[in-house]
Amino acid sequence: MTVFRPRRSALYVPGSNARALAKAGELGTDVVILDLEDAVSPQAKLEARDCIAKQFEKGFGDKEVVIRVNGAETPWGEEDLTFCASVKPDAVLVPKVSNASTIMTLARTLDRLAMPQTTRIWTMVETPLAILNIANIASVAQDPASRLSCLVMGTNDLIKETRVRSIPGRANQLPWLSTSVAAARAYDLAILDGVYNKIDDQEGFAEECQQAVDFGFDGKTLIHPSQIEVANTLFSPSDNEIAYAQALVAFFEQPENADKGVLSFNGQMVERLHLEMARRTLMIARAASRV
Ligand SMILES: CC(C)(COP(=O)(O)OP(=O)(O)OC[C@H]1O[C@@H](n2cnc3c(N)ncnc32)[C@H](O)[C@@H]1OP(=O)(O)O)[C@@H](O)C(=O)NCCC(=O)NCCSC(=O)C[C@H](O)C(=O)O
Ligand SMILES: [Mg+2]
Repeated sequence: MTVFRPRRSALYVPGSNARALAKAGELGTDVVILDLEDAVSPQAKLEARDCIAKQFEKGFGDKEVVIRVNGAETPWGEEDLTFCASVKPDAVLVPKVSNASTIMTLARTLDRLAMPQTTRIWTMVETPLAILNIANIASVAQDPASRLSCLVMGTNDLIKETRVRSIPGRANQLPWLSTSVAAARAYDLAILDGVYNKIDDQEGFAEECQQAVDFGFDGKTLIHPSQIEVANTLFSPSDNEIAYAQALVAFFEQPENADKGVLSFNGQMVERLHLEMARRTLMIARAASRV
């Protein structure tokens, strides 16, 4: 049975920052993404692997631990994967993926390196071609050999590559955000929203998190510890949502409703699909220790 893991908050930690790595395990984030890619300068790439290896010896608490490697076309990509095989993270996050074949090639490399099947592949969605190919990229998850389990939006790179402006409300990014969510759901993948760069703007950050919740994302990638609590709160079901879900489940469980397909509940039509949604809400709440 697959255990549900909450991924409300996924904090990037530069692999070369020993102090931040040490702090990461103590924070309330669901996921830590140890970065060997863009947060680490070319001069610090080797040192970053050493820093991460040292912190693996001490552990990262109960967090899901993901390593973002450099792409296969870079001077560090291959060695990053050999390094991952030595520390065995929960997932390897691969950047700048534009097509499905990159995922399958990586999966074969992880097999060759004898990485346990429990080590999954996460992929960044951050190139214009990835947006155009997103259904195809996500579809590789139908093959268990692909190891693919999560899509991660790279909105900074998307803004750079497409030349859209970074504007409040992200109206110009909504088509690719919602298409990526649809691709994730079509192939039963988790999906995380991109980062919010303005560390001091808590209000803007909360608005963007709420937008991501409304669009169906499972969580948000973060760059600073100050963003964790807001993300955890907004990506958890609210007290009202939990109470509604509990009442709906109890309503369907009443003997007289046991074999009904459609019912009237609190003045609204509800079907069994709403029961499924309520059960999912309660599962997320349980995972987030809210019930
Ligand atoms: C942005 C930062 C460089 C700011 O760092 P700093 O000035 O040190 O912040 P503070 O002084 O406010 O830090 C307070 C304490 O918190 C620790 N800290 C800060 N950030 C992190 C972190 N990410 N993880 C763990 N701990 C962190 C500091 O060490 C301080 O601790 P202490 O000294 O004990 O009090 C910095 O926040 C940072 O580097 N953030 C991550 C940047 C990053 O990883 N960027 C790459 C990923 S984003 C991306 O690439 C998205 C995607 O690919 C795309 O295209 O969109
Ligand atoms: Mg990026």
